[in-house]
Amino acid sequence: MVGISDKCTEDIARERKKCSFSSTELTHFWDGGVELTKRRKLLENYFLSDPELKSSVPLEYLSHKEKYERSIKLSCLFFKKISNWLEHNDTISAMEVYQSVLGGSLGSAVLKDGFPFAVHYVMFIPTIIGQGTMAQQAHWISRAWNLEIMCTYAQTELGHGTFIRGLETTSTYDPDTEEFVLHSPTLTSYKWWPGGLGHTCNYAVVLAQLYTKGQCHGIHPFVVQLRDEETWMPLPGIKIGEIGCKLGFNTVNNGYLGFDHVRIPRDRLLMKNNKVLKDGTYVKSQNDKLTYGTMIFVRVIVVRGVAASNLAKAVTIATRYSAVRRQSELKPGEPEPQIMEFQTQQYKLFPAIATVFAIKSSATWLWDVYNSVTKDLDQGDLDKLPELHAMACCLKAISTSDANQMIETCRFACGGHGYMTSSNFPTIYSSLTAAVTYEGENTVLLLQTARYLVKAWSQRDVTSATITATLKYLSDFRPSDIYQPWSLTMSNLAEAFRLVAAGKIKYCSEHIDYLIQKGYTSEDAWNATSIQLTQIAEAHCRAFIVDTFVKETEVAVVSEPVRKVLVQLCELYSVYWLLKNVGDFLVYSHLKISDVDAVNERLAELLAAIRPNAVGIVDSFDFHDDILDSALGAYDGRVYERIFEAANKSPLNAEPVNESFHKYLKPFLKGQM
Ligand SMILES: CCC/C=C/C(=O)SCCNC(=O)CCNC(=O)[C@H](O)C(C)(C)COP(=O)([O-])OP(=O)([O-])OC[C@H]1O[C@@H](n2cnc3c(N)ncnc32)[C@H](O)[C@@H]1OP(=O)([O-])[O-]
Ligand SMILES: Cc1cc2nc3c(=O)[nH]c(=O)nc-3n(C[C@H](O)[C@H](O)[C@H](O)COP(=O)(O)OP(=O)(O)OC[C@H]3O[C@@H](n4cnc5c(N)ncnc54)[C@H](O)[C@@H]3O)c2cc1C
Repeated sequence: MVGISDKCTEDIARERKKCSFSSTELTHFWDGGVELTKRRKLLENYFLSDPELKSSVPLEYLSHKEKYERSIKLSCLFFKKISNWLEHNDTISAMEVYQSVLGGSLGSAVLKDGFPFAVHYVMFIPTIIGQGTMAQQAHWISRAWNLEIMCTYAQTELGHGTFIRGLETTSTYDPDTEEFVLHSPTLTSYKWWPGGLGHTCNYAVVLAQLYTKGQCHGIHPFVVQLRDEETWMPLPGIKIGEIGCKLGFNTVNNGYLGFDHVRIPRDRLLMKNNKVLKDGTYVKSQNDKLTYGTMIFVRVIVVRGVAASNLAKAVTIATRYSAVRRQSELKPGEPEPQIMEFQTQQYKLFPAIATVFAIKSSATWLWDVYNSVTKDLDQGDLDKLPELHAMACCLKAISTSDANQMIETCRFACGGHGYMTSSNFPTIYSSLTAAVTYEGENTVLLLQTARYLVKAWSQRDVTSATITATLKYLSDFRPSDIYQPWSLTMSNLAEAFRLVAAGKIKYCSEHIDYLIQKGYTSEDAWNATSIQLTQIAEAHCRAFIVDTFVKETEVAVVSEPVRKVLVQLCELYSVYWLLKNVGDFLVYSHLKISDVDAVNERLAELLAAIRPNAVGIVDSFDFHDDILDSALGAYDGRVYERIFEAANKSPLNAEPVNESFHKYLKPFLKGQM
C-alpha cells in the first residue's frame, strides 16, 4: 500500500515539475488579482479551520430528517461566523464575503448539498432592493440583513414554473381595510420549490396575480409573514411543508405553500415599480418586466458562481486522478501509462478546462453589464435591459448545459471510482444539474434570446447606427463573406462563429416569414421553427463567448508563459465547438470540406500541447481539499488510500456481522424462512 501511495504522489509531483508556467500566477488571474487571492485564502482559513464546521459522519449516511437538522445547525454556526467576521474585519466587504461563501465554492465545504438560508441572501434581499420603495428597503433589508427574520422567494407553483404570467395565486385588494387577501384557489396554485420554505423561513416574497377594482394587473411581489416569530407555528390560513427528497439539494428544505384568504397590509406590496393607492387605484410602472429583475440577477450569478465553479471542481478532480491512475498499455510490454496519456482521455478533460476559462470571461462581462444596467434602471433608462436579458438568458443556459454535460464526462473519465460518492461527482453533478432547470429552464431561456435575435435581424438595417456591441456582427454580416479563404487563426475562427450565428439567424427569420406566408399564424410559425431557434441562441452565445475569450487573452496582464496557456485554451474551446457543430460551419461559414482535416489535426496538436500543463492549470483553480472533498482529486494524489478511508466510514463496516444476517439471511439460507 505504501508503494502505491508513493507512486501516486511521485506521479503528481512530476506533473507539477514539468509545468511550463507559474500556477500561482494563473491563480491570481483566475481570482482577479493577487489581492483577491489573498482575501479568498484569508476567508478560507477562517472558515475551514473551525472544527465546529466539520462533520465526522458523511452527510449521505444520515436520514432525511437528520440531514435537515444538521443543515440548520451548520447554517446557524456558519452564518454566525460570517457575522463575527464582518464585525471584526473591514478589509473585505460584506458583499464579497457573501459572494464567496454562497456564490463561490467555500460554502460547499461546510454544507455540500446546499444551504436552507441561500435564497434569503440570493433572492429575498435582492428582490427587496430591486422592487421595494426606500421605506420598504429600510424596513425589510435591515430585518433580513440582521437575521431577525429568515426569508425566501416564492414564485413557482405546482402548476407553473416557466410561464409565470400563468401563476394562479391571487392577491385581491380590499380598500375597506386597506389590505390584500392572498388565496390559493387550486392545488396547482400551491407554491412549490422555494428554498428554505419548508421549515426554515418565516417570511417570503410571494408572487401573486394582483386584483384591484375587479381588474387583474398580472403578477406582483408581496412580502408575506408565514410563521409566528416566537413559536414558528404557521400563521392562520398558511399551509406549509417540505416537498420531500430530490436528486440533490436535500439540505435546502425546498417547500410548498398555500393560502386560505390570508390578509396582509397594503404596504406589503413591493411598490418601487408598480403601486396600488389606498383607494385601490393601480399605478403602472414604465415596464412591467421590471418585476422579473431578481431572475436576471440570479441568472448572472449562476454563470460564474455555479456553472464555472462546479465544472472547475469536476475537472480538477478528473485531471488529478488521470495523472495518478495507470491502466492498460500504450505499447506492448511497456509499463502501464497514466490514463492522461490517452488522447481520448485528453479529449474528455481539456475542453472542459477550456470551457471553465471561457465561461469565466463571459461571466465577468455579464456581471459588469448587469451592474451598469442596474444603475441605468435606477435613473429610469431601460434601453439596455433587453440586451442584458438576452445575454443573461443564453449565457445561463449554455454555461449550465455545457457544465452539466462536461461534469458527467469528467465522472466517466474516472471510471468506476467516479461513481463513488467519495469522488464527490454525485454532489457536484446534482448541484449543477438543478441549475439547468431553476431560474428559467434552459430551452425556455434560449427561446427568449432567440426572440431578441429574430427581432434584431428584422431591425438590423434600421438600427445599425445604434446597434449594441453584442449584435454588431448582424449589421456587418454579408452573405458573400462565406466565400473568404479559410485559415487556422484565432481571428478567423472567431469570424467563423459569427458567420454561423448570423447565417442561422437569417435562415430562421426567413423560415418563420415563409411559414407565415404559407398561412401559419406567427405563433405556429415560431413553434414550428423552435428547434432551430434554440440553436441560433446557442450559436449567438458561442460567438459571443469566443469573442470575449479572445479579447481577454489579448488584454490580460500576465506573463508570456501564462498568456500562451490562455491562448491555447481559447483556441481549443473554439476548435472543439467548431468540430462538434461542423455541419453548421460547412453550411454557414467559410469552412470548406477540404479544411476539416486540418481543424482535426489542430485539435490533436492542442491536446498534446496542453497535456504537460494540465495538472498545473487545474491547480491554478486553487481549490482547498475540503472544498473539493474528493478521494480522487486531493492535491497530494493519494487516491487509493482516500478511497479506502472513505469506504471505512460506511456504518455497515462498524460491525463484522450485520444483524440482518441473524434475522433474515441465515433463516433464508437454512430454508427456515
Ligand atoms: C439558488 C437558486 C434557487 C432558484 C430559484 C428559482 O428558480 S426562482 C424561479 C425562477 N423562475 C424563472 O426563471 C421562470 C422563467 N420564466 C420567465 O422568466 C418568464 O415567464 C419568461 C421570460 C419565460 C416569459 O415571460 P412572459 O411570458 O411574461 O414574457 P414574453 O416571453 O411574452 O416576453 C415579453 C417581453 O418581455 C421580455 N422579458 C422577459 N423576461 C424579461 C426579463 N427578465 N427582463 C426584461 N425583459 C424580459 C421579453 O424579452 C419580451 O420582450 P419583447 O420581445 O416584447 O421586446
Ligand atoms: C433545485 C431547485 C430549486 C428551486 N428553487 C426555487 C425557488 O427558490 N423559488 C421558486 O420560486 N422556484 C424555484 N425553483 C423552481 C424553478 O424555477 C422551476 O422549476 C423552473 O423555472 C422550471 O419550471 P417548471 O418546473 O414549471 O418546468 P416546465 O416549464 O414545466 O418545463 C418542462 C418542459 O417543458 C418545456 N417548456 C415549458 N414551456 C416551454 C415553452 N414556452 N417553450 C418550449 N418549451 C417549454 C421545458 O423546456 C421543459 O422541457 C427551483 C427548482 C429547482 C429544481
